[in-house]
Amino acid sequence: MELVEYPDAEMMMMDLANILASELKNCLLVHDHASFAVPGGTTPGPIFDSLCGVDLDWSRVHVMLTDERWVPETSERSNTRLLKERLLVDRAAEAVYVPLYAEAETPEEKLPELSEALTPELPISVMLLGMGADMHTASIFPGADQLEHALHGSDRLVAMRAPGAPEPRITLSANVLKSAMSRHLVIVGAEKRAALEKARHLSPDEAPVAAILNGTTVHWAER
Ligand SMILES: O=C(O)[C@H](O)[C@@H](O)[C@H](O)[C@H](O)COP(=O)(O)O
Repeated sequence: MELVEYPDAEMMMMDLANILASELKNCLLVHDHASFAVPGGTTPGPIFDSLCGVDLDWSRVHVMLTDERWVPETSERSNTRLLKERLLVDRAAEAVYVPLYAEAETPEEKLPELSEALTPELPISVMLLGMGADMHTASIFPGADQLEHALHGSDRLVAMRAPGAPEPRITLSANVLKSAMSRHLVIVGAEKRAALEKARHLSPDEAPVAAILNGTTVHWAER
């Protein structure tokens, strides 16, 4: 794991947007398309705001979430909504969106079709992840009902419920996250930094983020 510390979060978000954009551009030099996976939650919005205006061939970028909360797009908690409002706008409106949500009561009902649609996107070219203070990443939560499956199974996509998550989740498995060609994790604040340090000494079963730290660049700013 490589840790990059920034003087402030605003600078970090702009730098990260540039890093991600140049990785996508490099990927497009040698491949037909680049797959780009990003988290939801409260942290990545400013990165999306910078990235969406970048001049690159967005029509060849396939954008997906690392995980989704099983709520309709009209919900404030929908990561799909965040993506559509903050990333898939401006120049990035040309990007191809690969959904991780479809209308249904439970994620299990849509798992086969959503998983199938991921086939041409793997391995992920460029990936950004977030992390919770409880050491979850994507929606691989400590104590989740499908934790073992998400960490050690061969499925690409896993539906799960966890004490720390108010609604059912769907998440890329650790297997898929680890196979991404380029991996970045973005965290803000002292609490998450302490959680990261703790996770480095724990097993993924206790600290799911530990599963992806090897080979990942972590970007951190205190505030
Ligand atoms: O849907 C989600 O919640 C995310 O994709 C999740 O993995 C997120 O990255 C972390 O929970 C951090 O969330 P914050 O950025 O809101 O702290």
